[in-house]
Amino acid sequence: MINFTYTALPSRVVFGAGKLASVAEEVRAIGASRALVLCTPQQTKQAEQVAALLGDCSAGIHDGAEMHVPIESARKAREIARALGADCAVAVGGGSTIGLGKAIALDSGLPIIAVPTTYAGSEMTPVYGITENGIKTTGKDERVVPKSVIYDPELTYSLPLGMSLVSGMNAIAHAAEGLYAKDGNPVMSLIAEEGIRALAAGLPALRAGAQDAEARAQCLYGAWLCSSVLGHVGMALHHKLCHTLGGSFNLPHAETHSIVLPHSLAYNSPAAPDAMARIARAIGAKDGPKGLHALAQQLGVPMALRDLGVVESDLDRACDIALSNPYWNPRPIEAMPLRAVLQRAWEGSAPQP
Ligand SMILES: NC(=O)C1=CN([C@@H]2O[C@H](COP(=O)(O)OP(=O)(O)OC[C@H]3O[C@@H](n4cnc5c(N)ncnc54)[C@H](O)[C@@H]3O)[C@@H](O)[C@H]2O)C=CC1
Ligand SMILES: O=C(O)/C=C\C(=O)CC(=O)O
Repeated sequence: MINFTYTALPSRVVFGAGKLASVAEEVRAIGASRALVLCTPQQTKQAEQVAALLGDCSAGIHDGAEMHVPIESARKAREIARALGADCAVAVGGGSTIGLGKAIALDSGLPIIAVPTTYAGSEMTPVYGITENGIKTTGKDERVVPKSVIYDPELTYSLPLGMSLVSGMNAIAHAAEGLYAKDGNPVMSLIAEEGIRALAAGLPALRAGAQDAEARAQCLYGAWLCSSVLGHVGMALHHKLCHTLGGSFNLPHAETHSIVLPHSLAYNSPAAPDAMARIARAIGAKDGPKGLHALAQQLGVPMALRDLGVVESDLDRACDIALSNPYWNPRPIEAMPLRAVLQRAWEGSAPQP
């Protein structure tokens, strides 16, 4: 029986190679006139390019974005925005930089334009994360949703191939879990399936040629769709496991998603057959979790948590943390099968229900 409630988030998306050139137009389109450009120290060249395109609309560049948005970095950025008289921020980068923009927006209401340069997918969501005293708190607030998002595949050419591939798997994770979300709906399921399809086609093409314009466009298009799913419906076991592992053992975000995904989906497969069928169809495989495991192997990305430095004796603790305060999940989360999921993800063995 079809039965759902769907609230669409407001979004304005400008997509295409070379579309960064419209950044000043986007500033005006959201009713602003003076933008602070945010980036990490690694992306100052791209930020300078944005500032040059902004011309008179540029208030300056702040290259203080950091992983997991320490609260001090958010306070400092907000002060700089105020001192420079900025009436909006343009966040050029991945989830960390867009996260900094969101932290400023949450506190001050300063509108953000996002220019994503990875496939992580923060740009279409009301989710923010801020780290204080070593603890990352996440929440949802519509004030942090970027007012406009410019997806320009040309900005992703500089993302190293390995990071591109795991970032794409991170994006697929949002869509895959969206297909069995408690608050899922037919629109998001269509978007999720198309997002997985685009990335499952684009990532192998990217591996074959990291500067392939069509592959870069496919992957960024898929990332947009997957980000939209993340923004509209709730995530489950897979995201909980990745946040537990990432936060407790300081693991790299996208690699952790990429390794865990086939195993967490296999755990959920008996409880979510329709979602698994849609994932399988999107990637052209017989089985969703096994097909994603094969895709990761084909891409040559890390396959085992032990390759990220996790020691086997940490798995019991990871399991306990994941069991505490769990997210809603289509299959009840039980200790022994969950511990087996972690074991297989640690070894990099084949996924099993
Ligand atoms: N709030 C939300 O809805 C979401 C938040 N996130 C958060 O985002 C963070 C991860 O974001 P990611 O994008 O994976 O990594 P990231 O933003 O930390 O970037 C990783 C590194 O790659 C560099 N980089 C990014 N794009 C580049 C490019 N095109 N060329 C060269 N270097 C580039 C960055 O400057 C940085 O040094 C996590 O903290 C995660 O929790 C991720 C997804 C959704
Ligand atoms: O932790 C956050 O900042 C919020 C959401 C995500 O990171 C989503 C994800 O796990 O990719």
